[in-house]
Amino acid sequence: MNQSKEQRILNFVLQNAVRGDPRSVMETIDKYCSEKEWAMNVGDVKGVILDKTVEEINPSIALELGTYCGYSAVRIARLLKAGACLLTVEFNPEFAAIAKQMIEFAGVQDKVKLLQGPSEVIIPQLKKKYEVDTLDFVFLDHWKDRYAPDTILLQECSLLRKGSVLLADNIIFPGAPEFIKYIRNNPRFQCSTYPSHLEYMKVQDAMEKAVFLG
Ligand SMILES: Cc1cc(-c2n[nH]c(CCNC(=O)c3cc(-c4ccc(F)cc4)cc(O)c3O)n2)ccn1
Ligand SMILES: [Mg+2]
Repeated sequence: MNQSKEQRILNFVLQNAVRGDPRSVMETIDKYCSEKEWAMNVGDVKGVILDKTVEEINPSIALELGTYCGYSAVRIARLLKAGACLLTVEFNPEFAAIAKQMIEFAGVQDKVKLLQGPSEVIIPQLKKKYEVDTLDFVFLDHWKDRYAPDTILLQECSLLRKGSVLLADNIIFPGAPEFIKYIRNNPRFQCSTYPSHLEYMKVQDAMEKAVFLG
């Protein structure tokens, strides 16, 4: 059975990156996906916006929706302080299996908890099953039509507190119009937009930051 693109990305990392070195894993994935096969990692350009946001917040507990191959989980986890934790949610079991190996190879597995399933099932479980109180940071990078309903669900589950920061990928391409309409007109969020480019392409994209005001 021939390999998936995601398996080829993982194999390229296992053969070319330095075990235990998150920066090396990120650079190797970016090299493969810009030179050989495009893939939907947040990438090295938008990745800098993600880095700056994580460094500014210095979260104790972070949630990522949309793990894919684990690129942004490695990117976020490498910046987390001792004792801090990233919960990352992947819908597709094959992608989750790849991401698990990627996270372990990078050596950040002690800071990352990978959960496989749809966001609308996992989010309501976070308090009781995963012992989450409130989230300091949420990276939305999953199905674009789930950004708005899941932002509402996070509030309904009391998972946001005054100052919780949401960062959403792909608000231009593929786009998340319902989310933008919801969040920019909502007095409970302070929004700002970071224009950028789609990973590995010259196509316009942007990230939206939304601070929950409580
Ligand atoms: C429901 C639920 C879902 C998930 C979930 N897990 N993994 C994902 C991945 C979602 N990501 C994307 O679809 C995505 C797509 C593009 C793209 C595609 C095609 C193009 F031509 C151009 C750009 C670019 C990106 O940057 C993206 O992030 N969702 C997890 C939990 N619950
Ligand atoms: Mg994305």
